[in-house]
Amino acid sequence: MTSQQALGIAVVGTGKMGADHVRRIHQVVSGARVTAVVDIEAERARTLADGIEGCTAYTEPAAAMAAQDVDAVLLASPGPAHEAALLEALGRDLPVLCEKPLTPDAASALRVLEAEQRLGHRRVQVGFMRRYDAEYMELRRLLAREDLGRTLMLHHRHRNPAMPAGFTEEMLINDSVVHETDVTRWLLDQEITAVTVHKPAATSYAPAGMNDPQLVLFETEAGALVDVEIFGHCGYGYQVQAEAVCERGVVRIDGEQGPRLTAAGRWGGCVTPDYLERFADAYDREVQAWADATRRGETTGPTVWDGYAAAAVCEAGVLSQREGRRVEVELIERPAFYR
Ligand SMILES: NC(=O)C1=CN([C@@H]2O[C@H](COP(=O)(O)OP(=O)(O)OC[C@H]3O[C@@H](n4cnc5c(N)ncnc54)[C@H](O)[C@@H]3O)[C@@H](O)[C@H]2O)C=CC1
Ligand SMILES: O=C1[C@@H](O)[C@H](O)[C@@H](O)[C@H](O)[C@H]1O
Repeated sequence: MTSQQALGIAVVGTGKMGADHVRRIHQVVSGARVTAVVDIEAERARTLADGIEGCTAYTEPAAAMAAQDVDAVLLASPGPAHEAALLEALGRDLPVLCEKPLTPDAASALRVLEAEQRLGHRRVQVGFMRRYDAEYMELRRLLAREDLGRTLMLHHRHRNPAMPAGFTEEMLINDSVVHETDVTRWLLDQEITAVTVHKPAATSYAPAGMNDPQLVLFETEAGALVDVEIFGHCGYGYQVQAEAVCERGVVRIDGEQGPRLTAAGRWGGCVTPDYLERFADAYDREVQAWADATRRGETTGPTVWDGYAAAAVCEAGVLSQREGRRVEVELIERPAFYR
């Protein structure tokens, strides 16, 4: 690829998120095009490729990564499939935007961390897209202001209308709360040191075996307490909110920028139905930033260290969820490579 040419991207996994990223790269992002789509469901990939000029469908990630017209990889297969594809891409020195979670557990995340360090330069950006959301960026800017003082507590609320088939109780932590894990570390610039999961009375609308909602408590290295309400089947829409309690003020974000209608004796607005609508701008900004950095020969954004730290916190969370006790987070010492 020359600096004039569009970046050729292979999108691996063409389900809900992958198909939306294909549309985004095709219609929104500049300087990039989709040259390959990969899915173990051959028909799904072929149908998508048929609608894009110069796009080839594959069923094997390695075959797409070997293609001449593939310069970079956007990984949107399920979390447990990420490690193999990441190791393949790193083996070929290809830049990757990897949807969250990096991997679902700490041991596999560590193997990716080691592979990138062996390569000697960063190649992976993790898809923690809330870092590209206008409200979260403003919240972070405000928390860095000296007049608000230290942040003492964070309250997060994360509500989904329903979860897809196959979504497990563990995934409430390592697929959903992984977002709060990352934004907490990013907003406070601190590691999370312990996790306790509490289970209130469960909604009757969740599948059997899933205690939903849950309340997750993080402790951080500077002593902040952070609570996360994760509700997978709230029924009414998609809501992500955060409130930071600082020494000299409180900052709240709620994603409710839409119009408020007052009429006929009622007032109110709309709740977004899904994350694709709530975080549309953040996904656009994230993928554009990745494409731009990749064309400059750089890797920016959330690192494999961020992905590993989030996986370690989630692993502690899943253990707390199972055993009903506080679990300390075990992290290796941060390598100089990621400082
Ligand atoms: N950043 C965000 O807000 C969101 C991120 N995600 C993440 O995106 C990823 C994909 O999630 P969804 O699109 O919801 O899942 P999905 O189940 O809708 O799609 C996954 C696709 O990957 C394919 N696939 C499975 N194993 C594969 C493999 N080894 N190689 C190639 N293709 C494979 C499946 O056939 C399916 O078409 C996950 O990592 C998920 O956590 C999902 C939703 C929102
Ligand atoms: O990443 C996402 C999904 O995979 C996850 O299942 C949802 O809970 C999150 O809100 C969404 O952003």
